Amino acid sequence: MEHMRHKNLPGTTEARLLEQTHCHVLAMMFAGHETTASTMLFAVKYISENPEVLAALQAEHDVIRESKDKDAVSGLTWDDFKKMNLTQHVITETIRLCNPIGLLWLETKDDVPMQGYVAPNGWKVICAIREAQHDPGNYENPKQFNPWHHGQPHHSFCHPIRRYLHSTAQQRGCFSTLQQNLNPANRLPFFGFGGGARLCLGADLAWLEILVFLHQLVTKFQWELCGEDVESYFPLPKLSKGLQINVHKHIKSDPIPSAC
Ligand code: HEM
Repeated sequence: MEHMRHKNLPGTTEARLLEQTHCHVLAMMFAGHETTASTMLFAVKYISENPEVLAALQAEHDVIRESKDKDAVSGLTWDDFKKMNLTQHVITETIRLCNPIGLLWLETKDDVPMQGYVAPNGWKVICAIREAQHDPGNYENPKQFNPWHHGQPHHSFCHPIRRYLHSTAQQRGCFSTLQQNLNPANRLPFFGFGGGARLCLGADLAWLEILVFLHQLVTKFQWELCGEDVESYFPLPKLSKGLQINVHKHIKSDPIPSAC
């Protein structure tokens, strides 16, 4: 804003600057907060509705918890995150099912062949990521929450846009390091954080926040759903009653410090 003020560009008024400031604050609240919060909300919903996933998650996190020296003040470490394989699939699957962002606005930097057509270099392309992630050609039972299908190797880079985004992102050195390290195969067509030069700036932060949240949730608490929600998707995935749950302290819960 200061830059714009100093430049004194035509049309730069105090009212315009204030409006721009509001716009950026709202954008950061949406990009940095709502997206992650909405993913956490739906992760709790899906886990609650799938007891076999909850049991497997608890087993994964119990191993991490039990590996900690109970007297030492040691929080979660990078090595612990690398052991959270199923948890990562849960996050990917949650975002696949209810992506907070519906569309990506892209410009091709090459001719991109796609299902018998070519999107020529320089074209503006809108990528409807929710639809791509719900395509039965890519996902068997696409409406079903199934974190395990992200662990299957046979889908490797099968989607042309995914391949394109991946290669441009790698060329520019901006592919999400956390997801790459922890989920090196990146097997299914998944556009949750976009890709290429505009890959979500907060992807790794969001990923870590959700991993820590799920770790704390499944190791320290038990809960049950109380009430039925109706899902809606405009402008963000929402639940009509905000997912009401009864929460109790987990019988096994003990001190892993919440800081990590
Ligand atoms: C689960 C959480 C999140 C999801 C699903 C998500 C998803 C996305 C998507 C799909 C894009 C568009 C990428 C593209 O155009 O290729 C994006 C962009 C962006 N995100 Fe996120 N995001 C999340 C969390 C965050 C957080 C925590 C922050 C900041 C702290 C953040 C900041 C941004 C910014 C600044 C951009 C614009 C990047 C650019 O245009 O260069 N996001 N995000």
